Amino acid sequence: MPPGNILIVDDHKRVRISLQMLLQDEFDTVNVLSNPKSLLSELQHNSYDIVLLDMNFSAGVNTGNEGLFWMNEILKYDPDLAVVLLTAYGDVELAVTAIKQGATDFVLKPWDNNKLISTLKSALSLRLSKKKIQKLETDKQDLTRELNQNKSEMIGRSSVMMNLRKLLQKVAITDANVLVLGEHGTGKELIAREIHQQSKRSNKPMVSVDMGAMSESLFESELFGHVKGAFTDAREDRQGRFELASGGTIFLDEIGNLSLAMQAKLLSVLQNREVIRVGDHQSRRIDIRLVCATNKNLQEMVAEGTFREDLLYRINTIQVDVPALRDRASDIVLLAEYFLMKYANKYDKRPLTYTDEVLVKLQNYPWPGNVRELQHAVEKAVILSEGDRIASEDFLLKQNEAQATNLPPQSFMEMEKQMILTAMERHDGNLTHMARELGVTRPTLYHKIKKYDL
Ligand SMILES: Nc1ncnc2c1ncn2[C@@H]1O[C@H](COP(=O)(O)OP(=O)(O)OP(=O)(O)O)[C@@H](O)[C@H]1O
Repeated sequence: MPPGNILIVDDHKRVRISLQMLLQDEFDTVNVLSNPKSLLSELQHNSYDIVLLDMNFSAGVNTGNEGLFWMNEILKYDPDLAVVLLTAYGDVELAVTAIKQGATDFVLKPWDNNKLISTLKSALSLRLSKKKIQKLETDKQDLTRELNQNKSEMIGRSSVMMNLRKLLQKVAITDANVLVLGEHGTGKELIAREIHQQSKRSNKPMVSVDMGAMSESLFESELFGHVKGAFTDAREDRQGRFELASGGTIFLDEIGNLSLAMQAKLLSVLQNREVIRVGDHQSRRIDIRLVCATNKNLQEMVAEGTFREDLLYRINTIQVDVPALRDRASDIVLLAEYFLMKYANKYDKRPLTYTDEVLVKLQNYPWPGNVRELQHAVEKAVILSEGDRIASEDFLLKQNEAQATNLPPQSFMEMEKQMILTAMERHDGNLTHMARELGVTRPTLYHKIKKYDL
């Protein structure tokens, strides 16, 4: 145990000297104070772990009230400081009152040296574990704040993304269970985070669990926790993810990968809204908002008998379908520009722009890995780029884009014209709506319509 700092407060010089001599080999710092009136300023100027406080100060008045008064002042200043009281024989009742009011322990005068040292050491160890808990608590709050601040913006102005945003706004403020469906890399986790951030639980954590990576043997202990000794490696009690998410949101990713046995256990927890840690008997209530995601077709899995229908109905109060990137082609350029800005900043390569040829290439590519693939492709291109333009050869795409889409290669102007025509049709020629979808300003759009004579 690291030696701590101790402050002795006693008005008898003899007591102070003998205590200081006894304790200075045991603790880091041993300071003394004869008058408790300067106690608070002493605490403000030096950092202490324990105050060894006499109960009686004014000569002849042995009510102990001075001791109680000063003890309360110390605890008001720092509730986690260990206060050990020195009491005269016969003051035990008073010492018990003091303990009820927050003292850590008491020692009777005349004291036994070994007993005094061991009492102070236990007080120190209590103080240190309280400090550790306090630090963990602050770390947890900082982490939650950081995670919640780290909101990666959801980019997309295509009409599907605009509708999706509206849906999220409506759903987020409720506590409804949400099932997010979409291909890999479409932004399902980002959407879960968005729901959490817009919810009334946003000041509590969102805990993500990748069910795809969860083995049958770890499932229960990871999700529901365990008690010490529940199995060979369970060296201490541990909270599961459900308990960790308490007050916040739990995000169960890849829910379609759970075996039927794991589905049954999960369903029972969701129905009862309580968990039992592995090896425990006591059930604990959980207060969580549930968001699940998968790229699997759960309805089909239900029909095949590989996903429980009752679990599906429990998790999909609201279903959010995230479109593949190729089905919202108008977002490709917007996302590509967004990632370009992000990585040009990160790799100190500003200003960087795309050549028109690159933009055509990106829009012709089917993006089987969706937004994640685009993000990685842009990051690599930024790293490989030379000068201030990103050229076509900087993009290393997995598939040959023209071959993958079976589309004849188009010129950038033809594609742009086509996109404007599609938007025009969709929005009945409403320039404001079209500009929003295409991610350009109204005057730019107007200029392009004139240019292409549309
Ligand atoms: N609309 C978007 N705007 C900005 N970034 C996005 C968007 N959609 C996805 N991303 C980014 O793409 C990456 C992949 O997104 P995310 O992890 O949310 O996808 P996912 O659907 O959960 O993937 P998986 O199914 O593989 O778990 C992340 O870095 C995310 O920030």
